Amino acid sequence: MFNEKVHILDHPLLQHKVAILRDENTGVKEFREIVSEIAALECYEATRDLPLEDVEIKTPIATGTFKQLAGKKLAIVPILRAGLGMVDGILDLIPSAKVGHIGLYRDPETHQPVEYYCKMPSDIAERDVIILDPMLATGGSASAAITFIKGYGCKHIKLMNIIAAPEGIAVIQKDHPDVEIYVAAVDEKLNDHAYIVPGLGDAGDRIFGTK
Ligand SMILES: O=P(O)(O)OC[C@H]1O[C@H](OP(=O)(O)OP(=O)(O)O)[C@H](O)[C@@H]1O
Ligand SMILES: O=c1cc[nH]c(=O)[nH]1
Ligand SMILES: [Mg+2]
Repeated sequence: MFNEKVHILDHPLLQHKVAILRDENTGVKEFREIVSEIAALECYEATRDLPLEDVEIKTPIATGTFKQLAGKKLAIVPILRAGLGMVDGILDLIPSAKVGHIGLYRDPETHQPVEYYCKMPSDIAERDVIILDPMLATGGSASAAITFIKGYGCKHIKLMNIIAAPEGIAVIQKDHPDVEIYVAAVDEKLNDHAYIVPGLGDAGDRIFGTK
């Protein structure tokens, strides 16, 4: 159904945690904590291709040649607001990553993304970028964010979501066939308000307690 750029991360820990997010009885504190944990687990897969280099290390027993990260420059870019919930989980694993921010909200009538904020690291063009947003619904917000970041000259961009609709994945594959997508669940469809069914509701509201 999807091409090799789409990575559906169905590890049991991820499935378990996503189910907790879906539950309408899950409160703000637990929701926020689990979004962060899921981001860290997804990060583990999304960084599988990071380059390594040889280093010589002396253990208490012997000297050997081992592998460490080659120091590739990374940036993560959460799409505000909901993407903010994924930042700490990634920084726990990659503390040296720089963080850019892009503010987009979906117009409730047209469902089109509206940009209201942007701040990127000054050397973003030299960095590999992972865009963060829990929800990929119509794909409009993520596609606009990718176009925007490509405008800075970024060549290697990945998109990390928690739940996607098939419609959103199709949009990214069409608009940005070079972008790898990492997602923990692909749901059935969108409803008339362009919400993911069954989904988890409005991720931003549930992370920040605004409803
Ligand atoms: O794929 P799309 O159809 O564009 O929908 C997904 C977008 O909608 C949500 O943001 P929202 O507009 O609710 O903003 P918020 O994060 O501030 O709540 C979500 O976090 C995505 O950014
Ligand atoms: O289901 C959806 C769709 C867009 N944004 C959300 O937060 N949830
Ligand atoms: Mg929202």
